[in-house]
Amino acid sequence: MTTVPFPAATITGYPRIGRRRELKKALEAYWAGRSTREELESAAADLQLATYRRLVELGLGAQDSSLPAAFPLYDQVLDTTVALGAVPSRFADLADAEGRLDLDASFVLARGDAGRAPLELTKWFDTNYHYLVPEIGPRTPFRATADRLVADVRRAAAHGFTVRPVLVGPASFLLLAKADDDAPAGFDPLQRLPELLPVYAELLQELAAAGADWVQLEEPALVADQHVPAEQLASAVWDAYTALTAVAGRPQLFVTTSYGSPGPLLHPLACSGVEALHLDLVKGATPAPEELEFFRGEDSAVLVAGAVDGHNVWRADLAGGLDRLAELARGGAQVSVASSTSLFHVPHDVAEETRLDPQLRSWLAFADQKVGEIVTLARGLAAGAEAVAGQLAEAAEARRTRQDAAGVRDAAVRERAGSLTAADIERADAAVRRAAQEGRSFTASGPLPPLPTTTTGSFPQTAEVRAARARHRAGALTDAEYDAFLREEIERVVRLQEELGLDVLVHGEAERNDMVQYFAEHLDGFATTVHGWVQSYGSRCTRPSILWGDVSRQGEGLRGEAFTVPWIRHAQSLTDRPVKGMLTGPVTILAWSFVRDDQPLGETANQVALALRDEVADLEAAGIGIIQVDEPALRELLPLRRADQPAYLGWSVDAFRLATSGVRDETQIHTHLCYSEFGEVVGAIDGLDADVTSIEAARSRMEVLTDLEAAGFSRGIGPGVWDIHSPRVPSQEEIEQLLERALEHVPARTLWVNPDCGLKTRGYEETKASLEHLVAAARTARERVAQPAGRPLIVQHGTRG
Ligand SMILES: CN1c2c(nc(N)[nH]c2=O)NC[C@@H]1CNc1ccc(C(=O)N[C@@H](CCC(=O)N[C@@H](CCC(=O)N[C@@H](CCC(=O)O)C(=O)O)C(=O)O)C(=O)O)cc1
Ligand SMILES: N[C@@H](CCS)C(=O)O
Ligand SMILES: [Zn+2]
Repeated sequence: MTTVPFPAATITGYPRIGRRRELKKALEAYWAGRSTREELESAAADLQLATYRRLVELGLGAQDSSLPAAFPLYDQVLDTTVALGAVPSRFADLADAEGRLDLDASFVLARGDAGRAPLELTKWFDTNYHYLVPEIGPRTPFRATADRLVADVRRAAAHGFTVRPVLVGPASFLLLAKADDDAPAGFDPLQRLPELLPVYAELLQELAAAGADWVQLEEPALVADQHVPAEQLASAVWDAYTALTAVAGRPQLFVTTSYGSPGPLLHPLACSGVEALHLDLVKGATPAPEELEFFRGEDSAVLVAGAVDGHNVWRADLAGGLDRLAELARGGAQVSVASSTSLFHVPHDVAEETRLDPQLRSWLAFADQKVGEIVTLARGLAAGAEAVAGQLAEAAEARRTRQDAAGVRDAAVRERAGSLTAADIERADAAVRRAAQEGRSFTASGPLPPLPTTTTGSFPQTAEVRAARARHRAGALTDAEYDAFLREEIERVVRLQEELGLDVLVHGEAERNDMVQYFAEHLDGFATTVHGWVQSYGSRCTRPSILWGDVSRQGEGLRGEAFTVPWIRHAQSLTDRPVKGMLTGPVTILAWSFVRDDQPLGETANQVALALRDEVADLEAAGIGIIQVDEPALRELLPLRRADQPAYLGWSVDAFRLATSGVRDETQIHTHLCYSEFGEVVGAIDGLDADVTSIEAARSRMEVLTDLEAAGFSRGIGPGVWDIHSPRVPSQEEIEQLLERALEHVPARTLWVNPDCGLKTRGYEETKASLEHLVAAARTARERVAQPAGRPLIVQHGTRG
């Protein structure tokens, strides 16, 4: 092994979608058959090289391994699955004779094909990124497939860059995996760790031979409480890394632990012989003096201090950061400076945001600015604070102006939020409300049938809808023309739902670019960006809004003006059937925005909730009887350590209740949560006190209902019967079967029929076909429920053996 020092400044990753979303465009063109594989590969290679050039321009070294080679085309976990040859059994036919998956095969794992669902997509720690879950069973093959990684290293070298390849580390890979369908009960993918290590060893050797001096192994799963006890995990980590550090001809190893603290796993990680260990000093703790011992001495690991926040956009407190780093160095550690997480959670460059208020812009740091901060901190650490005095002073001034700026603190908003009482989050008892709601006709069309059908809100965001919005933004469409366009679109969607025979309609959300950004555009205290795209999964991106000040609805007075009511009222005016009001909940608005870091999140949540409460009240006053408040991100923000979860669930549930509890008993509040791992949050979902909850359930074939049943959940529930994440159209029979399963756990009286999530990413063809099947299946199920003797399949609640 050659010994090349770890660079003084580095990042653990950089946005890979491209400054103008070049990768998204290249991928989507390829998938649509509009470009060749060579064109896709060439666009991706250009992006890699442009990234290296930019990072060097920003102050990172070209040849000291400070540049991470982390350029997955779809997802980093998928790339590690491919590199390990861990081909799930249901995709075995896609592998070549040596058991390898090529790029096209990997896209089938990511996106599915006609007969096959893709790998499950799940949120990545407490972020809005989603990874593809590896499926591991006792017989899943493992085989080193280093060709793409090696090609990246060689391409970079040919252009003068010595880069650092990145892989998900062995412990996290298996902890992030799920047991495949062939695995026996009780099988845990972690059992395969000993068999996986030789494959990592081979990959490391191949990368060293290709010229990599350092390889980065990401171990974020080690900062979260896991299903295995900490001692067992500690010995697995020790075994894994002592084995890898014993590999002959390997590169030096840099292990990262983003999104929190490794806690008791710090010891085995730091002392296993790896040459550098990253700690997230933003979300995690600074090592205690006794932990600093692990980093003392010549043969110890370099402490790579993740001092600059990779997951939020505020300019760093450089002086404070430098003091902390100097303290670590004085404690005897050899310290390098890095980002706390990969920078792919933040947009490329704040300089692109020329439409942002210049003062707000001066408070912000996107990926490029963060690289600059890291380089400054590393210089300050090496040469003393005076060497970077100018940068420290500028950063301090930005923080000072932010503290004192108008709008950051709004006395009226604060007074309102400060005078809340317990009564503001209470509604009448759920049973009382249910009686009031069952007794009412939501519209002229009469009471709802049993097993009412509905959708979760959005209808396909067609190219025409997006183009109209883009033309409106560019001034090519007047406000009146855009408004007329949207009203027609709403009418089309309403008529379609009537034709399909849905019971509770939606307006389709055509006016919304995104379910959070749209709200941010109508609330004071938020700013939005033009180019601030961040990857959410695959080629799909969002532009997280920036929540910088106190929040209320825009417009005159403290309550401001309603902004969703005109659309919903228009939709309702077109039909006799009830149209749902459609709002995004406070927790989701926070989770998918960059939030202020100068006050507890719970305080910010209450301000957002109060603004939504005003909107809910205005919807009710406009005659809307059913109001849905989506909280798909409720689970996303759940702290990674169990000890921190109750406090979070307390304020987040209260914020939802604050938004929704100002209505009459007969107004039905719905919520929508599009994830299926309910276990940990089932109590909180009950605590939301919504009358009806729609959840993702199709992929897990209603498994989620067992959690709800076990928790005694008795409110209205709409387990998704159509997995909208792929273009596949579910058959009527398949949906009927799912409903039969659902009825084994849920009484017919509380069951709703709906897809897993919104239809905005789907096309109309599959939407129409799937909804036809959904409505027909609901009708069949209704008939069976009405005649229980005719079909033994309908089992009364609680009587299942
Ligand atoms: C439900 N999910 C959401 C998450 N986070 C959000 N913030 N929003 C969500 O809905 N997280 C979890 C899940 C799954 N995640 C996603 C994330 C992103 C998408 C998605 O479909 N993204 C779209 C972009 C959506 C958007 O903002 N559209 C805008 C701008 C569209 C655009 O690119 N315009 C072009 C010009 C358009 C033209 O000429 O046709 C431009 O500006 O250059 C809009 O519609 O106005 C994506 O394409 O990535 C889904 C689920
Ligand atoms: N109402 C939103 C929820 C997405 S999670 C939609 O249907 O798109
Ligand atoms: Zn959803």
